[in-house]
Amino acid sequence: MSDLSHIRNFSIIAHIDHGKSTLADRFIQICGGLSEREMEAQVLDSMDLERERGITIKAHSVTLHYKAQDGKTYQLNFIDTPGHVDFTYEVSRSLAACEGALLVVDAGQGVEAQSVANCYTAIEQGLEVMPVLNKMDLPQAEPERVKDEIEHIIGIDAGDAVLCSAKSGMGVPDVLEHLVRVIPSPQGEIEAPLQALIIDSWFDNYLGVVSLVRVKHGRVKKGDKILVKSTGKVHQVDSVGVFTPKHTEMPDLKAGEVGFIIAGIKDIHGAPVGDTLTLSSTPDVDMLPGFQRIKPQVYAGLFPVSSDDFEDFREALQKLTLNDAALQYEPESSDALGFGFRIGFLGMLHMEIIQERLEREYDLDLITTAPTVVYEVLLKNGDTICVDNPSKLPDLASIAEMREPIVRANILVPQEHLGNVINLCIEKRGVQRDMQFLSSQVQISYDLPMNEVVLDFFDRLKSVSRGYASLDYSFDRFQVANLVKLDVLINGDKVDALALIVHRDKAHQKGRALTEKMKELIPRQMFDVAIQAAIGGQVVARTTVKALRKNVLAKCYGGDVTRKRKLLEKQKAGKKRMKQVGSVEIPQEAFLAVLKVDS
Ligand SMILES: Nc1nc2c(ncn2[C@@H]2O[C@H](COP(=O)(O)OP(=O)(O)OP(=O)(O)O)[C@@H](O)[C@H]2O)c(=O)[nH]1
Repeated sequence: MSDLSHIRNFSIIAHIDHGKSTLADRFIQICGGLSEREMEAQVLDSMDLERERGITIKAHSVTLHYKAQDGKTYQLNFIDTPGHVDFTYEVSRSLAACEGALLVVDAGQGVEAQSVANCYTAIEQGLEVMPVLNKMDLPQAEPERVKDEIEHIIGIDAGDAVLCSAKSGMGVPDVLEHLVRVIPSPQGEIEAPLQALIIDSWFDNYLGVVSLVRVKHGRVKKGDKILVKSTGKVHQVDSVGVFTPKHTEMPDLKAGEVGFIIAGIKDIHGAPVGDTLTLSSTPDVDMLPGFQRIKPQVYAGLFPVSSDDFEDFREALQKLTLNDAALQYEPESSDALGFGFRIGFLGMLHMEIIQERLEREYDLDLITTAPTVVYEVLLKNGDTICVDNPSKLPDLASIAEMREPIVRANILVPQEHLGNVINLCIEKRGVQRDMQFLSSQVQISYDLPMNEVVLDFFDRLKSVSRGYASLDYSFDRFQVANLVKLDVLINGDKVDALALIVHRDKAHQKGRALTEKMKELIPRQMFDVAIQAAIGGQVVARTTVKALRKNVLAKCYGGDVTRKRKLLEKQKAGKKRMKQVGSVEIPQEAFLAVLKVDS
């Protein structure tokens, strides 16, 4: 057996804002991975957007050397995990590279649903979970209550949870000492044939595809010929190394270690996440268990405001998928919006991030249609089809049955907000499955239609619980439901990009709320604009945007040209994200009006 007793591979499981990045930065500081100046920015969240939103998305790793009190120097490989529910799948793949996980809980807030779900994944994967209570410097810290919660909700012993403050540094050395004691070292044979798991792959403009791997057995070095098991392709290794967190080349990577491999692979599909690498001389090495394939949960149409931008848009999407295996798209054409793409996302946050990157990094002006989940439709001819676009729903006469996706949602909420949360779940057509009272929180589980959850449930949950409730959910099944298509007509013309699939019981109410909202969002034009909502041929709601009475330019008493120009420019800027549909200009917000109505 090779001696791997000095290696510790671990992840941190933490709810957003409980202090994972701050704690990781402290580890780097204690182990001397970076200079003071380099420490200034939180180093693990490397994308600008992530930093702005303060959330961690991409899994990265950091290798540190820690001299422990027993005199031994340990190699710590910390694999980062994202904190948001949209990116849960990335957590399980980070955990697959580890023997242990730190469960970091804000000692003032307590356990949150998402951490519970991630802890279960860690425990199922056989990891040692070590509780850490952070933010002990805050007066509202209640370590005993939070320990109690960890034991009751997650079911692990929290008796010797380490208390620390990542912010002040207090207790952080204890976390490292504890970690090397309780997290097991990896098992593996350095002399065996190479077997390495791809945890993540991303495209770097200078280096090409970089893959983060966990070497299970054997070793890999520059010049080796590696075989990607699933593609059967052989590539020559250009370099291997670790992140300290700086990109640092190493002579080799050995069993038990985590690091990067660069091997002249052109796109991320050539090094799929979850795949196994070996040497071309040992092609019979077994595949390691991979990961679940990532399936988009939400679909929306994205269309360039100016049709001249279509090719740029296509190129931008191609580039984005180089780095985001979860992003899926196909061309879509709409009568109202022209040519665009139907894009599948992991959730609303993923959608917002992609939209922002397209607009910011690729300078595109896009119109996004209302997001929708995927429905299963049984046709009268016996075929079952999946519908991810309401305007593509077949004629009602040919449909035998419609089925909607149902999620199982777990919610943790302090008792005083329980009533509000239950009311919200009922409003969202939820069916209660379980409820348990714990010392300070209540754990409830609901079956909810996915379309009610993905759009605004999380925000509503936060607002009815004053920010205290937390949520985790996952797809459970398709279930028959009484669904209808709600069409929106502008001045009598059906606008395909505005169609929605809704529950029949809510269709009237939704139609009314939607037309009211759109009336606020569609600017007044030179003529009356009628907005109607209809089911089949029947109009269920109607509003009118009254015509403008005055020309704006009338204000510019003839002579003042600069003022006139300014006004026109202002109008132009305001128009930027509008789309001409028939004779009416519709702003981006109106396409997303459904996200703004409470029903
Ligand atoms: N008072 C106090 N604040 C802390 C402590 N640790 C972190 N914070 C603050 O809590 C906020 C969130 O910390 P982060 O480290 O960014 O949280 P995170 O869990 O990494 O968040 P994600 O990257 O979104 O997953 C920041 O404003 C930190 O300064 C602590 O020990 N005490």
